[in-house]
Amino acid sequence: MDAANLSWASAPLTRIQAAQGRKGIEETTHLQVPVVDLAEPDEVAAQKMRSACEDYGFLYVANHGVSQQLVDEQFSASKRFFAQPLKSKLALKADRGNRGYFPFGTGSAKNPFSQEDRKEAFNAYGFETEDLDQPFHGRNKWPAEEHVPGFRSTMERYYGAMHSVAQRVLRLLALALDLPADFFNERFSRPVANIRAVHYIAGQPSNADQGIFGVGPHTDWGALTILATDNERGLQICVGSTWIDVDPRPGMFVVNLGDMVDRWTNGRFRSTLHRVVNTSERFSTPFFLAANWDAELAVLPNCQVAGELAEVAPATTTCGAWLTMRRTAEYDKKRRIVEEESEAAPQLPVLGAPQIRAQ
Ligand SMILES: O=C(O)CCC(=O)C(=O)O
Ligand SMILES: [Fe+2]
Repeated sequence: MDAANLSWASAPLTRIQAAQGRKGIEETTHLQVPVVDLAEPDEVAAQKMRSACEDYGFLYVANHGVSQQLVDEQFSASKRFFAQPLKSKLALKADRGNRGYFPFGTGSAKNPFSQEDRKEAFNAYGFETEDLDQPFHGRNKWPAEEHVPGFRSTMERYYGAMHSVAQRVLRLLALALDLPADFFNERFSRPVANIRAVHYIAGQPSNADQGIFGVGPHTDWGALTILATDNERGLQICVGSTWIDVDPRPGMFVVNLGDMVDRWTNGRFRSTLHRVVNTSERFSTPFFLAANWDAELAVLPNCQVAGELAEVAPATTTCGAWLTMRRTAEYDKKRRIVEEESEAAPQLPVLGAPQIRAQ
């Protein structure tokens, strides 16, 4: 891994560090992220998508076509999964493939500036391979049907529904960037995509002052995330110098952009820092969509600024290399990154510098 790649890998951490050091960052406001109605004509929806992506990197989607019944069935399946004895869940413990069960308090914290995330989770991907050595590859780890009846089939149906919503969002994203509507089809033909059922455990509330979160401040690694939550609040996003609540809205999903879109658009469409500050038990299910493993992450031609090099990113890398780098940097080598950041401190922007883009 060369120096340019490393600096890109640590860029989100630098943003997090800046946010942590910024005075007034804990203040929250009741600004609302915009709603994009997916049933509106392409031009209307794409226009709204464009401003939401430029201003927030987060939006709600309404009229997404997924039945409330399927969303409810999915949450009920998720609750039945987590209600199993710990021993049964540990038999499915996730490994290098990032598939299966992530116990409470084990290495899920997404940045070195907060404690371990206060949650347990289950991951299943939309593709399986015999290759168990590559990160993110391998076979899903489903519980036996007799242990959690209907869990696998419900989650697979839900994955299918999320994948369809994602196709509509990708089409609007392309139009919002003045690109052909099918622009993203090829680079998402074999996506690295997964459902993640998350359980924020009762009796383990967050405490932002102590760096205790359901999920610590982070950006998502992929291209976009479609999030369903139960009725509990907790999700917050960092806009300018403020944390904004993104509360559940009946019949809608939250959609946010990940690092890949930020990269393709040279930061025009944002991968926004967010966190979960939960006060009680909470369930959520994000669907994470990254591009094909070998898709390139070079800045799109119409997002390059003449005479200007892309922010901190290398000229090109691939989706698989990026995911591997983020995983290595943030899960396995957390301490090394902290050391590198502090060694490099004199060259880093001062805390509070506009690493989190202002409104
Ligand atoms: O549970 C939530 O509301 C968001 C979770 C999240 O941001 C993540 O898992 O990346
Ligand atoms: Fe996230």
